[in-house]
Amino acid sequence: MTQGVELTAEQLAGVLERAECLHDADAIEAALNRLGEQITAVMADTRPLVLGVMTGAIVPMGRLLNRLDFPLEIDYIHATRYHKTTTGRELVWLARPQTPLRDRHVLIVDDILDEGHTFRGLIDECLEHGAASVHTAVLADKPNAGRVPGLAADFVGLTVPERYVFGAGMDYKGYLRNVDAIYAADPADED
Ligand SMILES: O=P(O)(O)OC[C@H]1O[C@H](OP(=O)(O)OP(=O)(O)O)[C@H](O)[C@@H]1O
Ligand SMILES: Nc1nc2[nH]cnc2c(=O)[nH]1
Repeated sequence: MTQGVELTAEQLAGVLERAECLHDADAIEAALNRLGEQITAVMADTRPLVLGVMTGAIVPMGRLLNRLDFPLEIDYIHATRYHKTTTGRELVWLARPQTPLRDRHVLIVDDILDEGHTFRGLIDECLEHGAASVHTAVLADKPNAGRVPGLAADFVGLTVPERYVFGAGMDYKGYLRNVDAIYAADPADED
């Protein structure tokens, strides 16, 4: 389960200071605008069920929902495989969606797509429960050789390199999700 990571405010300030800013607040705003337009074009007539993947989806999903001006429902899934660390392990389910999925058009929203095991598990779960269709949206896509074969998000805000990133919903060991930019951690801070 969740690893306890004790970090002081001074240590976190150091992580932020050493990190490299990849996408600033304006770039995130523009990416969310694009995502909103693209999702609207495809899903506006489907009365979708929008599922946020806790915890990282909180920030991008809230901001994205303001840009979706059509009927939709909101629910959440809590699944995690990083457990406040910087290395992915097995997918652990903490909460499944309570809204019936049968015949629903589902939009799964997350902060980042990395190796893709999280999305693979969530998409399969939605389809097993009878969803009519499943689309995926991420603020940040991190293409990498370890990606689950054939897996790609339908809607992508920004691309990030193969480094450990945080901000805009993404955590650094449980912290810094509330930073309004996307940073790559200094390699020395990755462990
Ligand atoms: O594509 P993958 O390699 O599966 O990784 C992507 C997942 O990793 C992060 O979640 P995490 O498990 O860290 O939980 P969190 O949402 O609480 O940060 C992120 O929010 C995605 O859900
Ligand atoms: N915060 C964060 N979570 C992730 N989950 C998968 N990759 C990442 C990453 O680079 N940063």
